[in-house]
Amino acid sequence: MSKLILRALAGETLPVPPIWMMRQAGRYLPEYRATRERAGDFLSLCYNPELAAEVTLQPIRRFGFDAAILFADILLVPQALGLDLAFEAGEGPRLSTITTEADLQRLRPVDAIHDTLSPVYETVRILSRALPSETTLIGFAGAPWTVATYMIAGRGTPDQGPAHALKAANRPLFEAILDRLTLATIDYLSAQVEAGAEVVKIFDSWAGSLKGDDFRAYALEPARRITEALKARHPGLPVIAFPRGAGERFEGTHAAIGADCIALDDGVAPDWAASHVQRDGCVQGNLASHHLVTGGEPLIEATRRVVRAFAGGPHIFNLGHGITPDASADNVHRMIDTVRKGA
Ligand SMILES: Cc1c2[nH]c(c1CCC(=O)O)Cc1[nH]c(c(CCC(=O)O)c1C)Cc1[nH]c(c(CCC(=O)O)c1C)Cc1[nH]c(c(C)c1CCC(=O)O)C2
Repeated sequence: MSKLILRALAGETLPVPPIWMMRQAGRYLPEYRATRERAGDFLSLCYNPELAAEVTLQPIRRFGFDAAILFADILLVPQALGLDLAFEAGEGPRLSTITTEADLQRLRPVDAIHDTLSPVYETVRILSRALPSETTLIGFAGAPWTVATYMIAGRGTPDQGPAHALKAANRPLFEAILDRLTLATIDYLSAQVEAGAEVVKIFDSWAGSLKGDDFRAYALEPARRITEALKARHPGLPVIAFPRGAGERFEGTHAAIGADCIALDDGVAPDWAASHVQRDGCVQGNLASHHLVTGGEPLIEATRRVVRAFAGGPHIFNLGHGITPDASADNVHRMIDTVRKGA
C-alpha cells in the first residue's frame, strides 16, 4: 500500500504528513468559478458527472494534494429523500422543511435515493479512472444530526435552534428523522465505495451544539452505526469522522465511533489533541482557515505548529474547516511548501 493517505489512516507515522484541504474545490479558484458558470449553478454542477469530476481534479492539478474529495454536497441526501433544495446566490441553502409525522411519511423510502444520487456515483467512477495513482479518492456524506438541522429549519441556522426545539417537543419524531438519515447515509456511502471511493468521511459540522447525553446519542451513536455497517459491507474501508466543535469531547471519539481517523477543527490546540486524541489513532487537521486569507509569517508559524505537534503519530494535514472564497492560492502553495519541506 503506497498511497500516503491510506498509510496514515492505517496508523503509520510518516516523516511528512500527507495533505489535502476541506473545500479544496471551491470559489477561491478561478477555474472552479468558470466551471460552475458552465454548469449553470451549484446544484447543476453537483449532478453533472463530467463537470463535477473536473472541479474535483482542479486542485489536484494545481497543488498536487494527496487526496481528492468527491465534489457534491451533504444536502443532496435530503433532496434524494424528497425535499426541495435550492441554493440562493449569497444566501446559502433553502429546503422544504420536515417538522411533522406527515412530513416524515411523505419522504421517499431509503432505497429510492439512488434515483437522484446516481450521477454522484458516476462522478466517483470517472474520478477513480482519472486520478493520479498516488492520489486517494475520498467520498463523503453529512452526519444525520447535521443534515437534520437543515431539514428541520429549511436553511442554515447559527445555533441549530429549530432542530433542538423539535428534539425537545417530539423526541420520537426527531429520532425517526435521524434514523431514516442514518440508513440513507449507509446506502449512499456504500454506493460511493462500490463506485471507487477508497475512504469515506462523515461531516458532523454541528456536533458541537449537542450537549450532555445528546452528544453521545445523536452525534457519536449515528456515526458509530454508519461506520459499523460500512465496515461490515466493505472490510478494511477507512472512515474519517468529523464531529466539529466537540472540544474536549474529541477525546475518546476514535473508540466511540470506531473511526480510523478523527478530523479536528481549530477549536482545539494541536498539542492538547496530540496527547488526548492522536494517542488513539490517526488525526486530521487543524490549521485555522483564516491563515489562508491573511498569509505572511503567521501562516508559516501556525502551519509549523500543527506539523510539529502531530509529528509523533499518524497525521493527515488539513484545515480546521473549509477554505473560504477570499483565500489566496499563493497562500495555499506556501502552506503546502511549509508542510512538505519540513517544519
Ligand atoms: C454544512 C455543509 C454543507 N456542505 C458541506 C457541509 C459540511 C462541511 C462544512 O461544515 O462546511 C460539505 C461539502 N460541501 C462541498 C463539499 C465538496 C468537497 C470539498 O471540496 O470539500 C463538501 C464536502 C461543496 C460546496 N458546497 C457549497 C459550496 C459553495 C457553493 C458555490 O459554489 O457557490 C461548495 C463548493 C455550498 C454549501 N453547502 C452547504 C452550505 C451551508 C453551503 C453554503 C455556504 C457556502 O456557500 O459556502 C452545506
